[in-house]
Amino acid sequence: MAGNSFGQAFRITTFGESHGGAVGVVIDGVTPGLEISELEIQQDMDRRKPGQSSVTTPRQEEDKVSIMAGIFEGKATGTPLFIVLYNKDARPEAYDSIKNLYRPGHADVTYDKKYGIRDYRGSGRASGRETAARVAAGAVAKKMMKEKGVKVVAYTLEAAGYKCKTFDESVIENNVVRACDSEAAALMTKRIEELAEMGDSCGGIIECRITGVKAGLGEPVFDKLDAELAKAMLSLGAVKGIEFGKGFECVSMLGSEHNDWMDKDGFTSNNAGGILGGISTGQEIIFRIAVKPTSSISVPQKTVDKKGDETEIVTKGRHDPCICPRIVPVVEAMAYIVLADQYKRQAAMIE
Ligand SMILES: Cc1cc2nc3c(=O)[nH]c(=O)nc-3n(C[C@H](O)[C@H](O)[C@H](O)COP(=O)(O)O)c2cc1C
Ligand SMILES: C=C(O[C@@H]1CC(C(=O)O)=C[C@@H](OP(=O)(O)O)[C@H]1O)C(=O)O
Repeated sequence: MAGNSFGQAFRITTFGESHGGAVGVVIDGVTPGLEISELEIQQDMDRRKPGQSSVTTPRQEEDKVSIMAGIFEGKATGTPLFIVLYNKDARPEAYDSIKNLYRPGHADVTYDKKYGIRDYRGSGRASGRETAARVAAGAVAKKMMKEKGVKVVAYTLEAAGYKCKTFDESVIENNVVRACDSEAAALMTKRIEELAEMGDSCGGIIECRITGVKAGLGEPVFDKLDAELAKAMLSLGAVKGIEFGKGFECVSMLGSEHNDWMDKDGFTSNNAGGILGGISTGQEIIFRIAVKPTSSISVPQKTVDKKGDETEIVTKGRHDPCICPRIVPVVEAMAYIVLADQYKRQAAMIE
């Protein structure tokens, strides 16, 4: 397996580079008969696409969905679903002057180490552009999960040094940073705009809440539900960490504080984050991911060229000054993909 696929019973394989002809996805395991339209998928693509606000990359991509296979008369046939998203606004000339240099923090240096050949136009497979394909697949998984009553909501909890103090789901899609607190959102936005002006970048924390997952999903070892979600999230560029429930805070709690007690109605708290022993408890699943500051910045930095000679680099081009707002729909998509896979695996086990 060449590392371009994720999942077992619901499996996605993505392809394409940021400055090639297209990006896209092949999806195996779609429920036969599932009604799915390009328009529905497009709604999710429109949430992720670049060029929508002052706090994202200005690259203009429509990310128009073309379903090339796997659908007949508006319904999934159960055969591989093949979706392509053509690249329309690639401008590789921004990379000409740095084609022999390694951007600190990006994958240029490790690409060369692995393959010995690198398409220097943009970030290739390591580009955030690859996540467009995942969002397309996530829209299909979401449709499958809707039938099970599963709902995923992700949002920016912290960015640019500001933290949300309140949680209001209705404000998330109404502010450009996709924060759950409109006051914090305004502060984050202003700071990210300042950083963009300075040619710098910042990171943040995305929180994700999943409701409607039945108890009993996941495996007790290796393919634990939390391990599957962790792999899905850490497979995204710029994601540096994940914690479930109370997360790292658990180290300073006592067992008597951290344990989720039970009574006749179920659990009385949710410090575990909805997963115990790798298996869903039936409670809300909560996790947070750490998103690093965007590596491509126009602040001068020290680096080396392909020959190993020391030099200075200033990265030009169109970049996200903060990845948080645009990774939100991607986190939701990957969570739906994990759950679609888990539900299908569970069904196969029972049949
Ligand atoms: C939605 C999204 C958008 C991104 N936008 C940029 C960007 O504009 N510029 C950049 O240098 N990195 C961007 N990245 C991050 C790179 O993809 C990532 O830094 C790179 O793959 C190496 O990071 P890693 O070591 O965490 O994998 C983006 C990532 C995602 C998920
Ligand atoms: C194009 C997208 O985001 C890109 C993610 C990205 C990176 O290095 O990750 C770098 C920039 O692109 P380019 O390859 O043109 O320099 C972003 O604009 C997209 O998300 O669709």
